[in-house]
Amino acid sequence: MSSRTNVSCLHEAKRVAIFGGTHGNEMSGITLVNMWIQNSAEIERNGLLIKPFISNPRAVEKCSRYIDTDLNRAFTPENLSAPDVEGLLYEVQRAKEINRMFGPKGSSDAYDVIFDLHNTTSNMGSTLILESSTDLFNLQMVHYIKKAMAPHTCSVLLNEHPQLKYSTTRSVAKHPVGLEVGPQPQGVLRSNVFESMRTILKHALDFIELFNSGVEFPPCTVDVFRVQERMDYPRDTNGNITAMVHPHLQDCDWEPLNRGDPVFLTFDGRTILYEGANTVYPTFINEAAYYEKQQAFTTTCREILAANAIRKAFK
Ligand SMILES: CC(=O)N[C@@H](CC(=O)O)C(=O)O
Ligand SMILES: [Zn+2]
Repeated sequence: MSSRTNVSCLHEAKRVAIFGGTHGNEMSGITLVNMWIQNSAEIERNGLLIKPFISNPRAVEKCSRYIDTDLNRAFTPENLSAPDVEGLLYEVQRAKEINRMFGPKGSSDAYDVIFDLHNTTSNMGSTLILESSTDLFNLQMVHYIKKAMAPHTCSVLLNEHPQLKYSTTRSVAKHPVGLEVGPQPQGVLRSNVFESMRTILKHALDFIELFNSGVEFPPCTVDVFRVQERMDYPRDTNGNITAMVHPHLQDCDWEPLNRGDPVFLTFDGRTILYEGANTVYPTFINEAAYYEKQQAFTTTCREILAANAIRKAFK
C-alpha cells in the first residue's frame, strides 16, 4: 500500500486569530495579545494572516471576568441570530460583533483558526482545549505542540460532552483551540505562565506555517482527557457551600482519583470521599471562576485518539 493512500488533504489555514481577554482578569493572554498588537514581528509567519485581538475589552478594562454574562458561553445560535436592538447584554452584543468579524460561525467565510488564551487558578499546567475528536488539523497540531514542548508536558482536554460543552468564543473558527495555562491567580501575571503560553503559541504558528508550505504530517495518536462530569461542592439547603476541596485533592489536577479517595473537607472537619466507580482524572480543581458555576472540579477519562496523515490540498 502506498503511503499516500491514507493522507487527508485539508484546506490551507491562512487566517488565524489570537484572542486574549475573553475573560478580563486572565492576565497572560491579555498581556501577550496587547504586546503583539504593538509589535507583531514574533507572531508573523510566511503566508499567514494573523490577527491578535482583545475579545472583551470592557471586561479587561475592569479586570473582571465579564460585564453582564460570560462571553465564553455566549456564542449560541440564539444569541448570534438575535436582532441588533438596544439593551442587549454587553457580551451578547460583543459575540455578535466577533461573529461578524471572524465568522460567521459554521460558514466557509469563518477564520481558519482561533487560539483563545486563558488562565486558570487550578494547577493544570499547560493545557490545550479541543472541542472535537475528529478535527484532524487540530489533532495533528496538538501532536506537534506536545512533541515540541517535551520534556515539558502539555495536556489536552477534550470537551465534546453533549451536555457540558459550551458555546465558546473560539467556536466561531473552523478550527477552535483553547489554551489554558495555570496556576495563576485572577488579575495577576506570573512570568512562568506567561512564557509557557508564549512558547506554545510559537509552536502552534510554526505548525500552521509548515502545513501551509505543503509538509505532510504522518499518522499520529494523541493522548487526551475527555470531559466526563462536573462535580459541585457539597451545599446546605440554602445553596451555600459546606466544604472545601480536600488538601489531598488540591493541586492534583490530572492525577488519578479512585473510589474512596478524599475529595472534600467540610468546615467542621469531616472528609468526603469520591464515590464514582471508575478511576477518573480530575481537572479545573478549585478554579476561582467556577464557584458561580457550581463546579468544584471536572472529571475526565483518558483516551487515545488516532489521526490520519494530513497535508494541504493543492488547488
Ligand atoms: C477558567 C476558564 O475561564 N476556563 C475556560 C475554559 C475554556 O476556555 O473552555 C472557560 O471556562 O471558559
Ligand atoms: Zn478564561
